[in-house]
Amino acid sequence: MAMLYQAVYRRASFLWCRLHSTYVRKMRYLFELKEDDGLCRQAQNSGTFYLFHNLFPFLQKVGSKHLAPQISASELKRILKKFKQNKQKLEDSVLIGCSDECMAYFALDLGSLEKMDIESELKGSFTELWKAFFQLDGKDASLLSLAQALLRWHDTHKYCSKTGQPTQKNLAGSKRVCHTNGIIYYPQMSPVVITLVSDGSRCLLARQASFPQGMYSALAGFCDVGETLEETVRREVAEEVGLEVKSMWYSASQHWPFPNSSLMIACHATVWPQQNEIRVNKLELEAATWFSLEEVVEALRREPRPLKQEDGRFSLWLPPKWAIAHQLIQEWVKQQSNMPA
Ligand SMILES: NC(=O)c1ccc[n+]([C@@H]2O[C@H](COP(=O)([O-])OP(=O)(O)OC[C@H]3O[C@@H](n4cnc5c(N)ncnc54)[C@H](O)[C@@H]3O)[C@@H](O)[C@H]2O)c1
Ligand SMILES: [Mg+2]
Repeated sequence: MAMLYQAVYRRASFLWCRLHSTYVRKMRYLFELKEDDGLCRQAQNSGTFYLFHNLFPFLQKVGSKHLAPQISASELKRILKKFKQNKQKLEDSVLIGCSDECMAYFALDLGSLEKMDIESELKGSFTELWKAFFQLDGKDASLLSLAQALLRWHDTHKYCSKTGQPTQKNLAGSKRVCHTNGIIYYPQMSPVVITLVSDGSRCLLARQASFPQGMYSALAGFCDVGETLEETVRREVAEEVGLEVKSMWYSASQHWPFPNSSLMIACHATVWPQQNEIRVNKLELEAATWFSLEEVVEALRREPRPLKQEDGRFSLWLPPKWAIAHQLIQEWVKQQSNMPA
């Protein structure tokens, strides 16, 4: 009876899907995969996989670019067999999206296998995500960000924090359950505000000592418990560069995999031009400086990598195109260019 019901349900879903837009169809399909382990198991057997090794994504280098190859389920089963792994391992994967044709994408960490063996079998390498970020295109970067964040969350939430008992993931990996007391754990994200401060004619960019040489970005900071986004913007700007925000407005948001899983909420802010003297908090930042429109426009044209000048200093360069910091900077340039002289 249950099988008949499932077959009827799938047929109805299929017909329903054909009547709706690609986007709606994809979202409904992903929802079903998260809710229905049986359907998700089927999808795992016909979907494609992004591979990781201890959270390093598998990448192939084509020229100066890095690509994240999608490995078919049949190819993955062949590899697992070759390395004497049970094909059940597919079920350790997490769902990260699907194509327009509703072919599911999964991510799987093969950390239990010998890294170099897989690399030579698949002709590529497991690379630290942040190192590859500047060479990946936006679609690969956002899929790998989501995949790494989800895999990391599962790896660190194997036990219930109340009972200490093991938790079990659903097939799609959208939650974990402690079967002793029924507690459901969902993947977590920390809200972070990222703010591009302007004094009317210049914008404020900062760098942490851990950034690559010459790279500057907008100010970022985690939201504290109990804060509104507006309060976080005001506090972070005051804490990090000693300035008082005059006005602010929301721009956009983006998932970010570092340090764990963050929701970057991007805002523009202004400060009073008469009160724009920066006092850098050296515990948080290495440097923070006002940059003119010309300096920023020139930096946007540069390759996103360290470039040493004749005087030994590094030229200003900015986060990659698809990073929300880059988008804030582009917006500011556009606003400035539209301002009356
Ligand atoms: N996507 C982008 O364009 C972009 C640009 C800049 C920064 N970022 C990201 O923003 C994030 C936050 O920036 P930041 O480091 O300046 O933040 P921050 O100024 O709040 O300082 C970090 C410190 O905050 C504390 N903290 C509070 N809550 C935390 C939590 N939930 N997780 C981790 N640490 C917490 C820790 O002590 C940590 O050392 C970074 O992970 C960075 O990668 C993204
Ligand atoms: Mg900060």
